[in-house]
Amino acid sequence: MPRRENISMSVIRRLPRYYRFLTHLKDKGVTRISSTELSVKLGLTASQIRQDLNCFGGFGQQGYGYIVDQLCDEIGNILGLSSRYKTILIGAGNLGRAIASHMQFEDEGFDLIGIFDSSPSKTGTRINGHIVIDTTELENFCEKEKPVMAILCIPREGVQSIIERLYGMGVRNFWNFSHYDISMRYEDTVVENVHLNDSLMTLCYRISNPNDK
Ligand SMILES: NC(=O)c1ccc[n+]([C@@H]2O[C@H](COP(=O)([O-])OP(=O)(O)OC[C@H]3O[C@@H](n4cnc5c(N)ncnc54)[C@H](O)[C@@H]3O)[C@@H](O)[C@H]2O)c1
Repeated sequence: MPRRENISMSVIRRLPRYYRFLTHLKDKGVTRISSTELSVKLGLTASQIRQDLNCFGGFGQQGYGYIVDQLCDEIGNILGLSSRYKTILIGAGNLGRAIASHMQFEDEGFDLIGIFDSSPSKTGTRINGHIVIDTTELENFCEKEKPVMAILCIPREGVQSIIERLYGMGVRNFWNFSHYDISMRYEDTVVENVHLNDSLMTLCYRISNPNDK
């Protein structure tokens, strides 16, 4: 597949949406979709979708549109969804428990291999088949299992010291739910910060400014 270098993050951030929508179409038995139909359903212009997909070689045919399962597979490959990145989760509180219980990690390229917490009230409890491990065991576990990604669901006060420990054990990738900016401190890390509040504030703005598209 021909790939361009330096694909912008805004293109990358639209790919999961394409993938999700195409998977839905595939599940409904739709085999083919025109770029116009796709654009209407996704609320994007057809030219935007073409431009995005052209970054990876383009997959449609003029006058025919896209073959749904083929495009879905191609986008899944671009996203690397068949990867198996070993993942640990830190913080087995309300958020960590919800994420560990409800996310389909294996569909998105990740294997959840361990859940950690520092509180005796959480260690030893079971979440989705995993027994919560005391964070004092982190080094031993990482040395043996070599996780590459950590999901952070702890309050911000504890994050810096946990990151330093994880970084020292070779973990460079973080799905960060704590309100703490990791990427400012370590340049060779890949961090996805997730702030549900940002989405809510955006919604608030859009409700009060309905004419802004
Ligand atoms: N990004 C978002 O959209 C979002 C949404 C909700 C909550 N949060 C944040 O996520 C954090 C967790 O939220 P919650 O509702 O699950 O809280 P919670 O209090 O239910 O759970 C926090 C858990 O982290 C554990 N913990 C604390 N410090 C630790 C450390 N240093 N090492 C290991 N475990 C540690 C606690 O024992 C507890 O089990 C909060 O700081 C909250 O602000 C972010």
